[in-house]
Amino acid sequence: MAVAEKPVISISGLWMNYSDRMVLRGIDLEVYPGQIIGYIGPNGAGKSTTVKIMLGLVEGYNGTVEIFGKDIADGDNTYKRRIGYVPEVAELYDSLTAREYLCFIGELYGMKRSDADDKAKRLTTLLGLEKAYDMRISSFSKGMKQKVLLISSMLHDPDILFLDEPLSGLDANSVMVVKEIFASLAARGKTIFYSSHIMDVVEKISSRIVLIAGGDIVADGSFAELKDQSREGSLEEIFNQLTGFDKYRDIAGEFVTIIQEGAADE
Ligand SMILES: Nc1ncnc2c1ncn2[C@@H]1O[C@H](COP(=O)(O)OP(=O)(O)OP(=O)(O)O)[C@@H](O)[C@H]1O
Repeated sequence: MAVAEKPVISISGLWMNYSDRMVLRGIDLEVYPGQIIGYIGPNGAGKSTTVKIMLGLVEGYNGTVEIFGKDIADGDNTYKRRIGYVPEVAELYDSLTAREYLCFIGELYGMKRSDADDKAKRLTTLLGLEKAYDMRISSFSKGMKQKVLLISSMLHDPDILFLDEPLSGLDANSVMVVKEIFASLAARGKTIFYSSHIMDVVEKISSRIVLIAGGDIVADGSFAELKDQSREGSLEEIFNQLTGFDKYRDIAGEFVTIIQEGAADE
């Protein structure tokens, strides 16, 4: 990392609570151009909350969040034109065709409709959706919808991409293509900030892994660095160790016992 390089994301002292529940307890994080950040943590740890704060979708936090060097609380929303987002739960307009949806999103990002259409058509073709381009999204499979979402997040060539489970529903071949796209974008100085629960993917594609638990960052580094620190072999094991989780066998055993209770009486 060049010394003079400025962070594209700078979070300091970020606290967030929902009524009586404190979710984030003073997160500090600087992210630099070209990094692929795997943002991981247990269910309910606050990953989506952190991302939604950066996107300006959640208010009421304490602390400072700067994107491209500007405090997002200043009210200047122009930074949103330079970011792309794939949410955890997709809100696709099912009654639109892929063409209509992608042109609509392109226009929201300030693109000319004809440019958005041309780019979207070529990108969908590359991901194997050429025949589906003029079909309604309601008829798409989960993986096809995910491809449309991925394209919609990148159509305007954003500088930061935020993604929640980006490879969800994709077949093995598409996973390889998308992983390669991320690596190539990062090599061009784009920043990828994504959440996933699939540890072997996070292990392979992240240049930096940030783990939150209990409202704070409990690990931050490359996979090799985390591995050295924890002496564990896989990211799954490091995750279990750092989140203090060693009861999976007990829980699974008890779960199966309960399932069998009624059946045993019959
Ligand atoms: N709008 C909301 N109102 C109240 N509580 C919320 C709201 N959104 C999130 N929370 C709570 O904040 C906590 C963090 O949620 P968040 O969705 O950020 O977790 P996450 O790390 O993304 O989880 P997951 O891995 O399950 O997607 C959870 O306890 C959740 O119930």
